[in-house]
Amino acid sequence: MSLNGKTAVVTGAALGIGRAITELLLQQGAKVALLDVNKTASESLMEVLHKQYGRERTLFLNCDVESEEQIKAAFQKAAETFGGIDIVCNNAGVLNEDTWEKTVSVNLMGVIRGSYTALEHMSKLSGGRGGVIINTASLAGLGPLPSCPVYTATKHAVVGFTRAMAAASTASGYGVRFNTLCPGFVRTDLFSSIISNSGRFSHLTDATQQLVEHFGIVDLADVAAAVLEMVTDETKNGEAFLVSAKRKEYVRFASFV
Ligand SMILES: NC(=O)c1ccc[n+]([C@@H]2O[C@H](COP(=O)([O-])OP(=O)(O)OC[C@H]3O[C@@H](n4cnc5c(N)ncnc54)[C@H](O)[C@@H]3O)[C@@H](O)[C@H]2O)c1
Ligand SMILES: CCCCC[C@H](O)/C=C/C=C\C/C=C\C/C=C\CCCC(=O)O
Repeated sequence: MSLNGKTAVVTGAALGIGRAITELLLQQGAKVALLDVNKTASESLMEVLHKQYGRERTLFLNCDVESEEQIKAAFQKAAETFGGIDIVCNNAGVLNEDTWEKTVSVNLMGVIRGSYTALEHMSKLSGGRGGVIINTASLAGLGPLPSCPVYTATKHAVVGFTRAMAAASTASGYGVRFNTLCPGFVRTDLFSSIISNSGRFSHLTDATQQLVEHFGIVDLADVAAAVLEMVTDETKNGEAFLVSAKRKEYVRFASFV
């Protein structure tokens, strides 16, 4: 399914998984607003994207997802420039067990802030045309990463928040689908920072290495493809897509009702 005529906002778009998602959405025909705090990486990516897709289909907005003011301004600018928003990927994330409050602030509060701001533009109840929101969690949102308890907590929270928002959206008639991306280990800057950023759990590096060997390293292209699948399959709402080197599947959660 082509995304021609669709407009997207991706946070943490300059590098790693966010960059791969951005490039795939562009390849499929969407216009994309790239939100990131890393101005240098964003500007060099924009040069590449301008050459490949022209200047009209991309927009870089310097935006820290920790700031309500910056997020609101960035979404407003994206909506004005492209004429509405159809797809939002709340992807920006950090891993740092030393500065764990920031990890909670970016990974969880940033996703909540991005989701609520997105709804202001996308909900059919507030004049939007509906759409889909994909929140990036992790395999660590489904099971424990022992060297990173706070990171694990934020990612479990993103899974829970997104599932609850999917149900709230259906019950309220927002016309917006919510799904979670749960990648395994991906070779990015965040992955490389594990040893320096595990804080009081740095002695558990070997245990992390064993998990990396168990789950393998997943390709960025497979992670981006999982996002595209959740964006384009209009039957998917409240789902979590697990994408590791060995498994690519929707998660089956226990049902208590
Ligand atoms: N790399 C992995 O193994 C892995 C696995 C599962 C999930 N994830 C998740 O995927 C997402 C992307 O991670 P990545 O591996 O691509 O990391 P990365 O470090 O390569 O890229 C993260 C991007 O987010 C941006 N960013 C960080 N803080 C920000 C903020 N406050 N506001 C706006 N932008 C901000 C960075 O500048 C960077 O461009 C994160 O949510 C991460 O937790 C990563
Ligand atoms: C080493 C760098 C840190 C990367 C963090 C990133 O988000 C990736 C995490 C990958 C794996 C988390 C580790 C363990 C999860 C444990 C169990 C998951 C069980 C899922 C299932 O079988 O359904």
